[in-house]
Amino acid sequence: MSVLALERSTAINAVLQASKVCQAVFRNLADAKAITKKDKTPITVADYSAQAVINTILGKTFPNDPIVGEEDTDELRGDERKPLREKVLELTNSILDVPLDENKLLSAIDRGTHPGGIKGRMWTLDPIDGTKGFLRGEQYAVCLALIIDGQVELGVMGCPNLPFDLKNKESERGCLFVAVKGQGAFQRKFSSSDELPIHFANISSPSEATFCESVEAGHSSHDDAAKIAALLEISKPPFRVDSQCKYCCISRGDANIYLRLPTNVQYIENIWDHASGSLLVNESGGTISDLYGKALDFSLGRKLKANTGIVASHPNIHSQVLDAIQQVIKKENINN
Ligand SMILES: Nc1ncnc2c1ncn2[C@@H]1O[C@H](COP(=O)(O)O)[C@@H](O)[C@H]1OP(=O)(O)O
Ligand SMILES: [Mg+2]
Ligand SMILES: [Mg+2]
Ligand SMILES: [Mg+2]
Repeated sequence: MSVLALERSTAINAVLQASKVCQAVFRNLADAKAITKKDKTPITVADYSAQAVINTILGKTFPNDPIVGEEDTDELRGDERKPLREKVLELTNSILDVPLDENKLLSAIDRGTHPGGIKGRMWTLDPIDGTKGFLRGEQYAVCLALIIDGQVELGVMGCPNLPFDLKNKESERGCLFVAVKGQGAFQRKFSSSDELPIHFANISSPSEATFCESVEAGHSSHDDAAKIAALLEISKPPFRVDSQCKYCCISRGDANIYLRLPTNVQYIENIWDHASGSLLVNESGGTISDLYGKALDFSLGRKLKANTGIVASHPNIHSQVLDAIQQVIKKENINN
């Protein structure tokens, strides 16, 4: 049996089950009223339920593994939230073999409150990455990774709305991506367990590249990306797509560069937003770093405290992309 085989199959099953939760809500998006969390970002019944499903499945096979998950139950408790809680419970129990009661539901979600750190095994989970994309009816991803002693060893991403072949409009939607350190990166359809290896597209000059960025200009600076693209003589328009689907797209050759350029110095990236994607990039032949060329450090708690922004690209062009980023950042620092 290959290394982490049980973790791999359990994570794939968990992500597929959580993706079913998201797809059910997505089919009736008008009913999926979002509430706003303390950090002013939206959350829906699907985010809570997907976290409950994954944490329950992981808890059965790996009862001692802690989970660093995005969501907690702070805003799901109290009389005022009873109707939302009941919806989350109903949705969760429509997927799980053994139904949960309300207390078990809340404690399943709160298994995700681990603080992270450098020691031992831990999972990190984003039950819906790109909740804004989900609410717009566009792209989103269910993202799960296993971190051991600060290193990402396994990453699984479910993209329920992503076409298997982006160039073919009729292509089936629903792709799952999986990578284990040292074992390569793969894509499969939700509807079939056949896995196909994926690779970064070969590229020799940044000028040939298509770059990915957020749809939301508040998450990544479109202005800075345009300046960087101009310096690199990139002529193709940006490929804007929500969520960690960007990592999946570059890893299978749909685009060549992923830029995540801070819009606000106070924002520090979360580990669950980049753990699975960073391994997918590395295992499909890409390079990933922060804007200063520093490796992403997943060992410092729930956030990437030592890193600023993200850039992923083919190793042939990574240093040129970093140089262009430095030029734009330096200019801004001088002007501010
Ligand atoms: N101010 C922000 N800056 C950068 N990323 C953000 C910000 N607010 C939320 N996010 C996160 O951005 C990611 C999706 O954005 P994008 O589609 O731009 O890549 C998500 O991880 C989202 O969290 P969430 O998981 O809650 O959706
Ligand atoms: Mg969120
Ligand atoms: Mg996220
Ligand atoms: Mg999320």
